[in-house]
Amino acid sequence: MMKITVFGAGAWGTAVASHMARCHQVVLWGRRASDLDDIRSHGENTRYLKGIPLASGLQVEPDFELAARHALSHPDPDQRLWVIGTPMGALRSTLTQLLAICPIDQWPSVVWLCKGFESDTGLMPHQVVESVLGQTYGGALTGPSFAAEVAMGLPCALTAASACPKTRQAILAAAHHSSMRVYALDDIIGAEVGGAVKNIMAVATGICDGLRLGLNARAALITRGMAEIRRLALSLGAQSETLNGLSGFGDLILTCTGDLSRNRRVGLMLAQGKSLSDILAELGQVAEGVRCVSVVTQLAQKLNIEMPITEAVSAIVHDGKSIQAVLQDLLARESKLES
Ligand SMILES: NC(=O)C1=CN([C@@H]2O[C@H](COP(=O)(O)OP(=O)(O)OC[C@H]3O[C@@H](n4cnc5c(N)ncnc54)[C@H](OP(=O)(O)O)[C@@H]3O)[C@@H](O)[C@H]2O)C=CC1
Ligand SMILES: O=C(CO)COP(=O)(O)O
Repeated sequence: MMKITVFGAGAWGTAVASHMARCHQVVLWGRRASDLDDIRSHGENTRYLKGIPLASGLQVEPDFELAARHALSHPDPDQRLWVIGTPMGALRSTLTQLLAICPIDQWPSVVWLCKGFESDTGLMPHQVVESVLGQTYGGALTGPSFAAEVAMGLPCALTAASACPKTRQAILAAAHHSSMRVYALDDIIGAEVGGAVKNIMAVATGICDGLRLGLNARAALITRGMAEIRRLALSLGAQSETLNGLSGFGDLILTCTGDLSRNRRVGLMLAQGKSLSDILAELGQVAEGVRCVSVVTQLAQKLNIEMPITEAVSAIVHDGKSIQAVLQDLLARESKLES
């Protein structure tokens, strides 16, 4: 049995912690002690996963250092794992806190769950890790996975992406059981670009469906969205096959079409004419596509890559451009070779 600490008690951190606790000794840390009390006393995360009973063995710990030390206390270093389940914006600070507790040469395996690019730097998650730790480390667990379904124990398949075989093995040992299948992948760039940019496409598809533009339009958006993801990912060094997999097409399809997606719901509400601030307040949860669309737009311009759907979402979300004007611009684009 592994000893695992999960940092971040939102929907996804809680769901993954509960899943891993079916087979391992898991401690969940969150920054709100009241949420953890709730989990302890009701066996449920009433803020983020209401009505879903969590694994009975799941422990909670409000003290960050004590929580981190839980995983470190396993006598076998190969059975220790830290899972960073916070949003992208908290990845750097979480790593920095962990570094203050434990020198890097004593770290257990590490996996992060966030999807996005860092707002200030434009870095992918594995690059944030490199910049904090000064070396390549850990990996991502990513792919099509709505937290509520995972918490309920419904089947799903995910990707453990890392350049390090030992990290991939640790993620598999922690997560590949019960109704979750985990596939190993060595292409962290492809996995992270797919996971980040599909959120932007989900906002676009939500707008499209909210405006009732039809199923043809939705299929076109998802397919051309994939073309944008592919262009960006390949230019950043991804392997092409990764984009056909769970972290590419798999997550794109799920997030663009499933109403459990927060990013899709942002798009649906934008189509109703609501303001972004009202939407985010109503959502009460993170929508990473909204957070990273500016950075991805800038990256595409820097790399001279065409990403018209991404630019369109950025113009609506951050520049206040009208949806109708953006739609007209997209439809009026010159025809070109399909690629
Ligand atoms: N939900 C899902 O289905 C999936 C989500 N993901 C990814 O996982 C990441 C987390 O998403 P999710 O859990 O759903 O988000 P939620 O909005 O459900 O929860 C976010 C959690 O992170 C906490 N948090 C925010 N900032 C910090 C910080 N600085 N330090 C510590 N904790 C912090 C929040 O605390 P507080 O409540 O106090 O604000 C909250 O507990 C995102 O990158 C998302 O894209 C990936 C796959 C599936
Ligand atoms: O990443 C997810 C599913 O794989 C969750 O998507 P949302 O953040 O849009 O809810």
